[in-house]
Formats: sequence, structure tokens, C-alpha cells
Amino acid sequence: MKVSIIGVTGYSGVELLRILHSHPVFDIHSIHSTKVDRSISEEYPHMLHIIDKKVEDIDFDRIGEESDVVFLATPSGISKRLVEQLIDKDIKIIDLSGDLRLKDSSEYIQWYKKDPVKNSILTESVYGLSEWNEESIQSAKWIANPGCYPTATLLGLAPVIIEQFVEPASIIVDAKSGTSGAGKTPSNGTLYTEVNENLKIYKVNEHQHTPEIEQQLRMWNGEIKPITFSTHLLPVTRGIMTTIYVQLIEDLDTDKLIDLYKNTYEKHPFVRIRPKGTFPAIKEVCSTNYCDIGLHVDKRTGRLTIVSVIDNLMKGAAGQAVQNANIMFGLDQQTGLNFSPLYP
Ligand SMILES: NC(=O)C1=CN([C@@H]2O[C@H](COP(=O)(O)OP(=O)(O)OC[C@H]3O[C@@H](n4cnc5c(N)ncnc54)[C@H](OP(=O)(O)O)[C@@H]3O)[C@@H](O)[C@H]2O)C=CC1
Ligand SMILES: CC(=O)N[C@@H](CCC(=O)OP(=O)(O)O)C(=O)O
Repeated sequence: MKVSIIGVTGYSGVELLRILHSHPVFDIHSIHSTKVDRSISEEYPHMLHIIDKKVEDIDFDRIGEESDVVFLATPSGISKRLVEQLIDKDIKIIDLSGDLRLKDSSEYIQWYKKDPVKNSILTESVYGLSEWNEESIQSAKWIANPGCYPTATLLGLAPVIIEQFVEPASIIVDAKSGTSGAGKTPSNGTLYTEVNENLKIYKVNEHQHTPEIEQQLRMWNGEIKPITFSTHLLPVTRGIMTTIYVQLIEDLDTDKLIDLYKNTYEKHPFVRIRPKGTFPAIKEVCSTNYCDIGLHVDKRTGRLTIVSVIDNLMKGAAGQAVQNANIMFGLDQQTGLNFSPLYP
């Protein structure tokens, strides 16, 4: 099966290369970005003698004719323009940006402050939260790969939201990410001197992933009210931790909820539920496609604390994108994704 990657010189793009290089079914056919004619090892010396391909210009006809699937690891706003050139080609598209995720284009305008993609494209694209949308992903032509924070948040919340165990207006998500989540373009906020030995909150009450999380929560439970969602920058390269607080509407204990989570995710190898009294750390999923979840009910307050961790470049981006491609092509979801964590 032939694969093209557009945005290969970015952090998610080079992570796609790392995964696909040893994938037994997908072959990297062509790689693209604006750095045309540079070999990938000139851009990323760690790839020397591993992948020697050159970055090519984006010839939509050739990509459409020669590849079976194209990954767009490009910024929001750019992906949209690429999708519009690719939709009439006979090729599956997996877009890692936010451009295809929000079904209501007025929300995209409000939160991304850019022009939205055409409504006809939004209607047909499938939200690629692999564990929850498998059937639609199987038959999808265009996948909106979920955002990194929404992936961790939604996998952590799904079981209790679907069971309607949660007071609909009580959801608070306290999220933290490593700096690779911001991509490779330099900015003051991600300078070593700003991030090292520091912890900063950013985009307070205006993070673009807020409507994406709410959209999916409301598909599971139409009563859900707006959430509080806070994002922080951690002085690490990879990893996201979301600590989620919800008010329970029933008298449920930790054992019962851990059972619920274990049963829900029993057939989903990338979601691991921690035993009672233990919580996951970001390093425990580093370089893997796992989402690890720990939970505890505070009997004094009736609130449930859920902790979920992912590697933002893997389950939060390239890993889930390959998981979705596996599903689209009828492969085992784990194909090419059997990494154990890089630890310590
Ligand atoms: N980083 C993460 O953890 C996550 C990222 N995402 C999403 O994935 C996408 C990529 O993110 P990330 O890898 O961090 O971004 P980077 O900024 O690291 O990389 C962006 C890539 O897009 C390419 N690009 C930019 N403009 C164009 C253009 N006009 N034509 C062709 N290629 C272009 C860049 O190429 P060049 O080198 O030539 O400039 C580069 O290869 C984004 O939409 C992001 O929101 C989603 C989840 C997590
Ligand atoms: C650490 C960091 O800065 N993370 C980025 C994640 C952006 C992203 O993934 O963008 P999409 O909206 O295209 O999903 C952020 O918080 O904006």
C-alpha cells in the first residue's frame, strides 16, 4: 500500500516517517513540504541512512494517481487548501490538523480565526477517534485526526459520559503538554529559556480544542454543558497529561468505575487502565500509541478525578493517524504500532 506524507519536515511528519519506515504494509512512496529537493536527512540528520528520500513538490495529480493514502501533517489553514485539491482524486486522506474536525464551521471561524473548509467536505469527513469511531473510520474517505488534547480528554471521559454518571455542567479539564505539541516553528513561548524549569498556562478559556471536545461529548450525551479547559506548557519534549474533574450524580466508588473503564476498553489494546491507587505518568507512554488512564472517586466531594496520558506525537497525532489508516485498510489496528515505551 503506497503512502504520501505532506508536511514531512514537521514534528508530526517526521514521527509518521519513524512509524511508517517499519510498517509491514504501508510503503512511504513520496514525501512533501516546502523544502523541495532537500533530502530528509539534510533536514533531520537522525534519519541518515534510514530514509534517504528527497522532499518533492506537491503534485496533486501524481499523489492521487500513485498513492493509496495521504497524510496531511500540515498546519490548520494549510491542510484545508490541500484537501480541496485532493478530494476529487482516488485517494484516502488523513488530516492531522484541526481543519476537518468541527462540524459547525462557525465554531471553526470563532476558535481558529480562519476561513473554514467547504461544508460538503465537513459533512463527509469522519472524526478519527479510533477507539470510538471504528465503524465509520473503516468506510471513510477523509479522516479528521483528533487533536492531541481532545484525544487524551475524550478517552478519559468517554465511559462516564456515555453512562450519564456525570453532572453535565461540572467538567473541568486541566491539561499539560510538552513543547513538541507546538510544532517546530520557533516562538517566544517555546524558547528553552522560557520553558526550562518553568510551567505556564496559555490560551486561557480560548483554546481551539475546546469546541472539538464539547462536540464529541455532546454526541455521547446531549445534555453536556460547556467545559472548563486549561492548557499548560511543560518543560518536556513529549507527552500530555490531562487531569479531569467531574461531579458524579450517583454514589459510585472507585472499584466500580475502574471495572467500567476496564470493560469499556477491554477490546482496545491502546487504552490501558491502571489498577486502583495508581496513576499514569507521561513517561510511561513515551514514544508509544498508548493512552493510560487512572481514576479515583473522592467520597468527601463526590467528585471523580481522571488522569489520562498520551504521547502527543503518537496517540495525539502520527500514531493515531496510522491506527486510523490500519482501520481504513482492514488491517489489525496495532500493525506497525507495537512500540514499548522509551523509559527511563
Ligand atoms: N505536534 C503535535 O503534537 C500535534 C500536531 N497536530 C497537528 O498536526 C499538524 C502538524 O503539526 P506539527 O508537526 O506540530 O507542525 P510543524 O510546524 O512541526 O510542521 C508543519 C509542517 O507543515 C509543512 N508546511 C507548512 N506550510 C506548508 C505549505 N504551504 N505547503 C506544504 N507544507 C507546508 C511544514 O513544511 P516546511 O518545513 O517546508 O515549512 C512542516 O513540514 C498541525 O495541523 C498540528 O495542529 C495534531 C496533534 C498533535
Ligand atoms: C503545546 C502546544 O502549543 N500545543 C498546541 C497544539 C496545537 C494543535 O495540535 O493544533 P490543532 O488545533 O491543529 O490540533 C496548542 O495548544 O495549540
